Amino acid sequence: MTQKLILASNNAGKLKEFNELLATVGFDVRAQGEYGVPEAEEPFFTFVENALAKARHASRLTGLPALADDSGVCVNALGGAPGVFSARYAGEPKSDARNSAKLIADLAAHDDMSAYYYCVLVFVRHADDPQPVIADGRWNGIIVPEARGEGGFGYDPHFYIPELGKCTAELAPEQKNRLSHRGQALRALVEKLK
Ligand SMILES: O=c1nc[nH]c2c1ncn2[C@H]1C[C@H](O)[C@@H](COP(=O)(O)OP(=O)(O)OP(=O)(O)O)O1
Ligand SMILES: [Mg+2]
Repeated sequence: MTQKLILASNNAGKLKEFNELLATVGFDVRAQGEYGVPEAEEPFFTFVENALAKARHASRLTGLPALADDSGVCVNALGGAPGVFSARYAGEPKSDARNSAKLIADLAAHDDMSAYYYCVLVFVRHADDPQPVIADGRWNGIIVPEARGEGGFGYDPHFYIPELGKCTAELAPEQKNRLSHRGQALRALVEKLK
């Protein structure tokens, strides 16, 4: 019987990417929503603390190993904002469109559009696991005011990769997964689990 693994996220964009990225890994991957797990609190000011809180929450409520992702876009001219607050940058309820609009407005008076996506993954074998497995990944880009592309989620229509001449919403899923902060972090995590 394959080991079940709970993805401790309710974000459909992330879940899709994890299903693609984990397709070849020997886990039976299930979203926490399938088990009725509600969103965890994310009260902390660091990605790693929020990811650990999400992983423990999902594992506690399901009794299964869990993998959580805390991620965001960090903009240099804004001192790293929205960063750990990316999901709720424009307030509640969470909205990718309003978050992107606020980011573009906040950058209007700035010249430096450089930014990076950052992702921390935390895997716990059980809710009180004293040795969570942690990995991270970073992906550099430029924030552009005009939205481009239909793929991805979140800030992807505004996150431009100069080397590719495309926004990340214009990439095929495999290409995004090969390059992204999340893909990098997941491959690093899988190495640590070997
Ligand atoms: O590849 C990405 N492409 C575009 N945007 C991205 C990406 N990766 C993170 N992001 C943005 C989306 C959200 O504004 C925030 C994550 O916030 P974060 O709290 O980790 O996730 P969430 O609340 O959407 O779902 P959950 O906590 O249930 O996993 O960063
Ligand atoms: Mg969240």
